[in-house]
Amino acid sequence: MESLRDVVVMSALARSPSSGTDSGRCSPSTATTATATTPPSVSSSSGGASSGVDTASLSAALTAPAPPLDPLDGDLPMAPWPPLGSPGGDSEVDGWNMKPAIEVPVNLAFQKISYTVHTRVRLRREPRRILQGVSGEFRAGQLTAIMGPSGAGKSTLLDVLSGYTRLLVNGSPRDSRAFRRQSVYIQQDAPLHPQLTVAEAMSVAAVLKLGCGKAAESRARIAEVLQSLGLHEHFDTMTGRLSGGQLKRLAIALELLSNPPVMFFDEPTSGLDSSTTKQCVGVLRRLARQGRTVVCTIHTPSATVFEMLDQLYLLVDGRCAYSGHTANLLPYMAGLGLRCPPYHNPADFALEVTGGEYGDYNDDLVRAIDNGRCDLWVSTSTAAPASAAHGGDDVSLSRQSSVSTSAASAAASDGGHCRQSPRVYPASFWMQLYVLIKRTFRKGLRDRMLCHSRLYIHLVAGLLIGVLFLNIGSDAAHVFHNFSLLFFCLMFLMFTALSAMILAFPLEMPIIAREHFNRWYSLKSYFLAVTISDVPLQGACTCVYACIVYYMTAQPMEVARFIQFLLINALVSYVAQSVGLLVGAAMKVEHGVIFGPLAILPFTVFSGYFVHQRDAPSSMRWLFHASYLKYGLSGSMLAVYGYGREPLGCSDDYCHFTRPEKFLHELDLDKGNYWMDAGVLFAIGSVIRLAAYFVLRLRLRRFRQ
Ligand SMILES: Nc1ncnc2c1ncn2[C@@H]1O[C@H](COP(=O)(O)OP(=O)(O)OP(=O)(O)O)[C@@H](O)[C@H]1O
Repeated sequence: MESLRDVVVMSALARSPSSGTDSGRCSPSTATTATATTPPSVSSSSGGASSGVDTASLSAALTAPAPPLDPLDGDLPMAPWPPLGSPGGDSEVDGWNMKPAIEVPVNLAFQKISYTVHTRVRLRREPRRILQGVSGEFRAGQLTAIMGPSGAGKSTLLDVLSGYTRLLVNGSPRDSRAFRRQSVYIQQDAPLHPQLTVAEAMSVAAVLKLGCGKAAESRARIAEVLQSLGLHEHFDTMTGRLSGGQLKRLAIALELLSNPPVMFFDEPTSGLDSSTTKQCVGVLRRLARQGRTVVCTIHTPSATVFEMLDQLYLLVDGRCAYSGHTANLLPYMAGLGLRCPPYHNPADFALEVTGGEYGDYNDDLVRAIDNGRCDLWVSTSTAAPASAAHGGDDVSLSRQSSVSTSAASAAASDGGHCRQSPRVYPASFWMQLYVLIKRTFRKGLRDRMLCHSRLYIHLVAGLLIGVLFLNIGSDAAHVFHNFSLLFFCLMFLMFTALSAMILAFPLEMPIIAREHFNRWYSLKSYFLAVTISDVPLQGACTCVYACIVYYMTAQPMEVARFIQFLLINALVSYVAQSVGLLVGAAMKVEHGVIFGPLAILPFTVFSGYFVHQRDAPSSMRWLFHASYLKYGLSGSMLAVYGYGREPLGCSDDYCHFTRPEKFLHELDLDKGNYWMDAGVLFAIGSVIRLAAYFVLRLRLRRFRQ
């Protein structure tokens, strides 16, 4: 544990937009001293983690004033879920005439946030402050853009505010559950499921995010949201075929279903052309006009796009260089003697100034805006009059009201359709499980590489092995060949099951991180769904392969023996799947494909195929008990040769092992117990799966740091 030096206060406060912030702390272009806040205690970074946010207090609360909409909206009646605008239209006019969708707006205020990461430099961990005591307030009904040079800390600030970055408050993890119920975070290039249609993706989101089943209301809401974002024509289009702009709109539509009052977007316009960028920012602006607090990071907006933004939060080297209305940026700069050339894009000018093209003004800028605490530059039209105090009292007052009002807000935002649950996840565990199994299964069936080719590989491999070992199973002259065949069957099924699973988590990690963070489902239900939904496919593959090989190689034609053979092979696949899940949960695909096969090699050596347990050095014998392949091989041999099988035929002049039990004795397997082997395999597989779940949980946490 390393103690952090900075003491900060962060508050996620919801308050009446008509309540202002402290206007007396700064004056235009005048440097002022930051108001000292007495911290309850100093926080520290979590052990092993490479980062930490220093916060002294944090609260999330809500009040229920009228939303701060534009004057044109003022007389319109409140509606629980009004349309965002005309289908596909991104014009401003649509937005300005809209009714407010958010009944309880949430302002987001934060004070003196610092964020420190610890990086390794020549074997030493060195702290690096990415955010340096920044403050500010993002208001409901407004679109706020966080801008700044590359590496200024924009994404980090967004991650911290949204709670995506895990942080510590007074040394304990921040409890952001209440806040997360009110907010969603849409990352840059939000990963979606390419194998689902837009309609399917939306229905899954509707059930998980709204907690209601196939209610007609949920379908109506899906249609409404898609219509408002201009995606209704793509109802049946596969997500993988949508354009970049459409994908971004779909990512918004998925989160918009639950009508969140606070929305965070990390670089929503990255990769879009200028026209699509304008449309995208238009959508964000309209979302804000409905009473939401919309915060996004943006790189270099054009002059037109810059004008569409309401508030600008300019970061430089992790400090705030400007916080206020976009229209006030140039007067603010001018106050410091920085005059924007005529016909110059103000956004470009701001970046040029912070980039040092006009000299080093960054310290002056940070001082003038009091590192974000000065609110004099907030616009007068929609912004609060700068009158009310913005201090410690507000924090405690909001804290007291948080519990009762957040429940009220959840009920209010539901719009009377689906009941929004005060639980962390709106859908029940079983509902989550059902929806996720269905989704994973559907995706799997449509994924030719992972599904179809897996089946074909088992079919072709079965036929090849069948031809190679044709009719040897009942011949005493080939008992050792048959032994090799049974071992190969286990190895083959083990590798195919392992490789399929190694891909399962790493590729989905960004999707899980987004959906889990935005409260779609718990990790338990996701993990269980992934585990369960692969069982039918792996089962079918094992069946296809085992049936072909068993028949073609003339193993004993007894139902009981065949079922036992099938079961033991399926159990080995189950264990291999578990190992694959563990490896997939623990590392990236490129590492997993190398490490996975290496990880199972020791099990092969100690399977009893290459060296019998009794022939191994006594100090190494215990390793055989840890090898699940040993139980697989023993079970497979017992299924084929054990339990009083009739003597075998002999195609040679002399066969030493016509009596199956003699052969089992030779291999030291005659005292084995099939059901014991099967039970141990099941237990090993289940324990590894449990370990995979905990590793995944840990990895997801790190993924968000
Ligand atoms: N976990 C981390 N470990 C080390 N350095 C980090 C970590 N996270 C962020 N940084 C560094 O902090 C700085 C700010 O990162 P951040 O991604 O917030 O910047 P940004 O303003 O969003 O940049 P860009 O516009 O290029 O995306 C960068 O220099 C980055 O390298």
